[in-house]
Amino acid sequence: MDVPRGDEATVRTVDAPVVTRGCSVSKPPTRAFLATNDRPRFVWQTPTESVAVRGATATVTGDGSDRFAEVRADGARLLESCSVPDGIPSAARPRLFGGFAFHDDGQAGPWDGFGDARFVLPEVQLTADGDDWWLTVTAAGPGAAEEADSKLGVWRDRLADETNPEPAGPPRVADRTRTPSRNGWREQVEAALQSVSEGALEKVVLAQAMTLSLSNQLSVPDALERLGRTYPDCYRFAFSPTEDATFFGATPERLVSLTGRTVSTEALAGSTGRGDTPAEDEWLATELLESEKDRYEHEVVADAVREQLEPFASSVGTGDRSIRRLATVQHLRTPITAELAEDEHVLSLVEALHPTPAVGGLPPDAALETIRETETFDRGWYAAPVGWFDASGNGTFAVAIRSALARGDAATVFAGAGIVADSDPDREWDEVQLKYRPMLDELE
Ligand SMILES: C=C(O[C@H]1C=CC=C(C(=O)O)[C@@H]1O)C(=O)O
Repeated sequence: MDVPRGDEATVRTVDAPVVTRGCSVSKPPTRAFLATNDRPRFVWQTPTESVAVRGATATVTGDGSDRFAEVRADGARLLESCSVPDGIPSAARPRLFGGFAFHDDGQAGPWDGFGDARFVLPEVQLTADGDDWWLTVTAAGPGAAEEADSKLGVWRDRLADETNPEPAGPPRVADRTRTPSRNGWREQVEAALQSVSEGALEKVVLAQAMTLSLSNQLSVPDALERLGRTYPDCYRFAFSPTEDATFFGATPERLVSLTGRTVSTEALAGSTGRGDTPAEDEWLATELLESEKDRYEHEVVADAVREQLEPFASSVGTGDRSIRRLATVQHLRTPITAELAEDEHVLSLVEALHPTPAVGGLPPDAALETIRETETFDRGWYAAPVGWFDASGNGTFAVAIRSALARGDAATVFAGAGIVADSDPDREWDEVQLKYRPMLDELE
């Protein structure tokens, strides 16, 4: 059996059991737990739960357009092989954490180590379920039970002894490069508008990248803690597959959650800024709700999400369109729910939904082609699904926007905007600058 110790290799098949052990712990020093070069590391924080992972007992990967199916099959087999003692609450039971690349084809240099899909079975996991904290460990191969028992004891003691380090501030930026330039962006948006006027496209989401050279070392655990204060309602995530690379973000957009047969998702598209006063905020929100261009840009997403869910569902429901107000930007949001006709794996829904026209466009193939031909940087995992799934096929995936890739002393921040018939290149430029803010504020 090919099961890596710690952070090593990748398993595509697992034919020996994985042993899980867990215990409740008092609130652990999570930043200390994460402030290490051990990899992989994974963090997942939502309003209701917080997970921090160090090391992998097994890693599941997938390639190209088969990446969703490969991870689903290998992941299900791996999770099935995990023996879990009674008494471990569901939040602390084995799950696979990871994500996918945006495009089907291979990832370029800056994304080395991420691959087209990468999920880890945590070696050591801290989970907060409400106010209760759990420590879970896993081990595989000969002697797994003894190894898991011993790891649990070692980590319980270590967590009790350690304290969080003094928080470091943002690393500060020495230099920055924008891709594309402002003029380049205008040309790109105008070319997309030309395709829209010719009927080849209805909508395309074009993105920008800003690469920053950092003056000091970035502490991702500290950045996440600050993001938790500014964006408590967002999905905050970080994944470090290798020692020097971390993809992290605070995204407001859920791709999909599946619990049993109940699906929760949303359309999130159409944006405006925040006002300086509550009255200005309201005015901007009303303008956004009434803007025909933004409503169209939004409805294209809601329609596509419903259409992708319909083949799986016995019913699909749509809530009211409203404003999702974040620290730097406001969006149109429509909640969408569905009941599945049969049991499904959350990754089947992820595969069907990704990319929604909130990050891709319509028609999907023409939009993806336009993105590939237009953007001169690699999206990598930006705007792609990141999250977790469990042995029952339940899970939650967010869309990895409002995100950055940090590698060594550089970081690249990504943001995009939906281009439809009435888009104005300069307004879309300004909107992208607003969407950079969550990550830039952590770096500048
Ligand atoms: C593609 C991004 O945002 C999407 C999500 C919300 C609103 C969007 C918009 O109004 O264009 C985008 O579709 C991004 O933040 O990089």
